[in-house]
Amino acid sequence: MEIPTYGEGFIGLEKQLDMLFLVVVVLITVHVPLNSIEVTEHNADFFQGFCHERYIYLFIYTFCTSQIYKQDKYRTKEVTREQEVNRSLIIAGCYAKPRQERRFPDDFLFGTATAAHQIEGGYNADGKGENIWDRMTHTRPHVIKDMSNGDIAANSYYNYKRDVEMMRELGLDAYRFSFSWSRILPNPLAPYEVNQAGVDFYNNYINEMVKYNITPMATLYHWDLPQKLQDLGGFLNPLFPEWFEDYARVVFENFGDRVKLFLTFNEPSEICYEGYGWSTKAPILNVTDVGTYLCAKHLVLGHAKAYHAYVNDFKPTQQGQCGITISTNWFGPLTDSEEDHFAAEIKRQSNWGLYAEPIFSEEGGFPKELSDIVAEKSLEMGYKQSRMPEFTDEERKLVQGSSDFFGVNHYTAYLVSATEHKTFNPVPSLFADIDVGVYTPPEWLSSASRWLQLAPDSIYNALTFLHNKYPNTIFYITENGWSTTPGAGLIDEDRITYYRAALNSLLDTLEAGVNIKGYMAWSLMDNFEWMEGYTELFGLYEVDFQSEARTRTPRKSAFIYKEIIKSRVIDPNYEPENLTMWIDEGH
Ligand SMILES: C[C@H]1O[C@@H](Oc2ccc([N+](=O)[O-])cc2)[C@H](O)[C@@H](O)[C@H]1O
Repeated sequence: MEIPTYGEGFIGLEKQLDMLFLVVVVLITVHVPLNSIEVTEHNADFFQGFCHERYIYLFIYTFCTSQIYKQDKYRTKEVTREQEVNRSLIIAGCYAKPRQERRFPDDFLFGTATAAHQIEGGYNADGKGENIWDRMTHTRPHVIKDMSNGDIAANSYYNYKRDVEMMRELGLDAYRFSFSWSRILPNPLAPYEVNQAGVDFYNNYINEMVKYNITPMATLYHWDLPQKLQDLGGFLNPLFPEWFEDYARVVFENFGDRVKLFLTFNEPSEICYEGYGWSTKAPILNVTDVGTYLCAKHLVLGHAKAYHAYVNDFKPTQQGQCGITISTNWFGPLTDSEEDHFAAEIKRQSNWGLYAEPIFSEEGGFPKELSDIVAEKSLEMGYKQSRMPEFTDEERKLVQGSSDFFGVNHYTAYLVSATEHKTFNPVPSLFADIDVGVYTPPEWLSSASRWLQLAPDSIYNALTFLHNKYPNTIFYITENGWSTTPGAGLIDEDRITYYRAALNSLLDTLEAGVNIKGYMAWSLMDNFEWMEGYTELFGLYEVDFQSEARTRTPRKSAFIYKEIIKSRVIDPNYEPENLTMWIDEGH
């Protein structure tokens, strides 16, 4: 989509027409001295009619001018914060085209998402084992922006009833959360030694949701690897797929009678690239080498083994579904050149194709063009073979089709160039392999997170692309949300703007025939935002991290989301009367 420049293009033409119309109306209703025109037998009827109608003209004039002047574009030449928001909205296509009449299906699942390490706290409570984030934040606190950690976080280990109460306040259909592997299996190499207190905690949490008809959607792994497994190499150990299957079986066995939507992994790209390649997230190994691709292979195999364990041994009785969540932001070409189109494709392959292609494509295996590039670059660097491992035929078959649905974490978009906006990348690394530049237009509304902007039509672009690539796939949006800074308060207009634009884009996508069953807003409440600590907040509910109780208070966006869930409609003008929350009947 071409981005219209503010004050130019169609907006400029519109402005000119508005002004012409305004001048004509002013002339007719104000400046023409009707009474001084001589009325003759030839024009009497005309003036008689006109005089009656001029009150109507006056009304039309007043109404039109008030509407015109309401638009920020005529108020000032300076770009205010409000104009910036409107500009993003115009670009996002929801200001220009009000779409109040469009509805989400009644059976569409609206929810929110969280992850164990980001909200639970209780880091060593009741027998929980240490995970890689506990180890990293305790031994190297300076790597976290505010030197904080997840020891207490939002204290959901003790506050889970309040969490479910918040879900009821919002009227959620579903809630996505994750299990902490080391809380359930403190000794993960002995999968029969289950920590009963950990299992009890999740049982209580799930039972509380089910009691109020809230569908649990559970992620088995959201980045908090047991440290004992990391000590053995973590995802780089070829035994990883077996460890993960053992753990998955414990989860299915204990919770599958009530949980019907399972996700194996959250965001493989962040696990492998950031954890084992670039090393910008735990376990921070200080290697930028072969880790990404090796991790990708073991992760995908672990996913497939868990999936087949579910399908063969649990699904027949439990009747649920098992999928995976992949971070799929949109990467479009910066220009229409062939090179930029190819650069965008390679970026997509390295960012999510690496994990989606082996599971969802007909061919199976890692993406072809990316494999070729990595093989070529590896040989150029003097490696004996490609740094990207291959799947055996047996492995390829095991992985292909091993998902009942595709979980999409979607936040933003980027424009990709073959030549421009390149940054330094250590060699060898995935970024150096693909060697493309990534750009974010400055007019896109910015959040508190460096990587997160409100990009036009990004859900539509990403999901229609995935739908065309993997036809007949069922999708869930498993994360989508907006960050603000601490102290920004409860009136979070930018978050509201973002959610409305995202949900409008989602409606476009549904209308295009993409099978999306649900949407989970990130996040129910503020939480430990990994390397950023508590400096970037994504919650519909604010959490007071200074209070012992970790008090939760709804932001304005919580009321807007509640109204959308209830009405199934995005009303751009809805305003809550006040910020007092309540639980609707029947929830
Ligand atoms: C805010 C949530 O982010 C999720 O992870 C990411 C990481 C990076 C991007 N990105 O576009 O660069 C998007 C999402 C994560 O799954 C969740 O836990 C939250 O931290």
